[in-house]
Amino acid sequence: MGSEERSNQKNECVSLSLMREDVPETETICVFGTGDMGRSLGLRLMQAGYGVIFGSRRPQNCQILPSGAQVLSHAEAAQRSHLVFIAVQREHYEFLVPLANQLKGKVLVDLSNNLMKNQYPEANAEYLQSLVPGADVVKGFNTLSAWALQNGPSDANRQVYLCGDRTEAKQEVKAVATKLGFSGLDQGSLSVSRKLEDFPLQLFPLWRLPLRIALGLTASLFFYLLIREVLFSYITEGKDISFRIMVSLANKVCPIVALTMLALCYLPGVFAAFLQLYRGTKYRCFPDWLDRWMLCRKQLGLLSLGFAFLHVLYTLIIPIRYYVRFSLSERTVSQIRENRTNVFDTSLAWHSDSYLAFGIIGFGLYVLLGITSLPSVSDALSWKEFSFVQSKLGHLTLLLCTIHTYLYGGSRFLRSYMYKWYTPPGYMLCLVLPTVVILLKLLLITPCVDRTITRIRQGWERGVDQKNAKEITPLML
Ligand SMILES: NC(=O)C1=CN([C@@H]2O[C@H](COP(=O)(O)OP(=O)(O)OC[C@H]3O[C@@H](n4cnc5c(N)ncnc54)[C@H](OP(=O)(O)O)[C@@H]3O)[C@@H](O)[C@H]2O)C=CC1
Ligand SMILES: [Cu+2]
Repeated sequence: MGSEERSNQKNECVSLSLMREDVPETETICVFGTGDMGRSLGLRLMQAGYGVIFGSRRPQNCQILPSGAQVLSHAEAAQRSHLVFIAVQREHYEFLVPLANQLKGKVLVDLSNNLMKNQYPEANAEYLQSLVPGADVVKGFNTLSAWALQNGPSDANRQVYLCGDRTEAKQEVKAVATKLGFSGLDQGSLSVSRKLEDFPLQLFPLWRLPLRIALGLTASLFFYLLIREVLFSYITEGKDISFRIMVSLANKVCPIVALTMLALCYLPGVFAAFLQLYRGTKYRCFPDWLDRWMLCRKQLGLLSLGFAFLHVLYTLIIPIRYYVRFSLSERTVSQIRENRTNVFDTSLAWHSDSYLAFGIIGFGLYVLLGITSLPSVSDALSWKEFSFVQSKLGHLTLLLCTIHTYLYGGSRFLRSYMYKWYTPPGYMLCLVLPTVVILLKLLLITPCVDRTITRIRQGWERGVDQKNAKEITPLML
């Protein structure tokens, strides 16, 4: 180590040198670029105990750097570390060409991202490698924001993806990531870097599938109900009831989509449990499609809550609708004219009130589920509390909303006029999936099945135990 470096290290603040006790003095890392990313990375590296040397175009003019860090020219800084983070936008990479000699044999970490896909013909990291062929380029850390780097890892961004052509170089970068509290995941050679660069450009990746499902269900149900209700009336009775599209039809589509999506939230969990039962172990990966489905359950649930909320709003405005007010007064007037009176039907009152009560309690629990899925709330819950709310209350919500729908339908399914053009009414369609999920879940919580699944989740494996049992029996004899 040169005398200049030693004297510089003396200047570093006491707290940093204390934190750096467990790190060998030689572990100095160079960061090119003193912008947002460079500064945040530098600060985090220093907090983790590394010495940081910034390489800048104007080393004299950098005032807002983390205290204790040195700033040198690029050429000087490059000579002081084996590892160089390039925190500079790709369009300026050409400044590295004259530094090719100093960077020979070094590991260069490319942090860069682009503004859009296919912005450049080749990936930034590959471009960097072509400019400095004597160095080993590793792509990584680009999925983190400067803010995330400064504040350290959270559950959402604990993983840092890396790729590069030389294993030793990747291991070096991975070790730094580990020290910063992240876990580095090797994704392969440098040719994967375009994929890593595209990653932060994805908008709401976990919302895509649930949004597609919601849109698909809404569109197909809308047309189904349009044909069944509006078109049927028009063609068979010559009646134009197209005004119903605005509220009546919407208030049929919303609850159907809501209940179907709520069932879709709990279906993958049931599939997973049956798969584990069938395989007799929890140590085998789920198929890709099931993994992806499980990952977007929260989004499915929140979208479903949105549709349920719309259903509530549409239902609340029923009494102020012109059509409803008109029909009511019309009926009353004709009753008076014909001098007819209706007898109060207690069983009908019970039926209608229970249908509404199940809906209200179901919706209340639905909202509770939505609230507890917010990160700020779920962070305040223990794992046990969270799983109680999301699993037990979640299934109860599904059950209550399904009962609400069964009560809505009542005995109507027995009447032939409900099957217009031989098609079942919408409420019947939406009962299929929730009923299947509830029945399968009931099967899973029967004591004998539940016992097996609990054992599997505690690490018991069917084949392994049988083998052990065979080995143990003769010894015990
Ligand atoms: N900001 C963020 O949250 C994230 C940024 N990144 C990536 O990190 C890199 C840096 O981003 P960020 O810090 O935000 O960018 P900034 O624009 O804030 O800073 C870039 C730094 O590059 C240096 N620089 C600018 N022009 C040139 C040039 N012509 N030649 C040499 N060096 C130059 C400057 O440092 P100096 O004046 O000291 O030379 C400047 O401060 C980018 O590639 C970006 O894609 C990746 C993930 C997140
Ligand atoms: Cu309802």
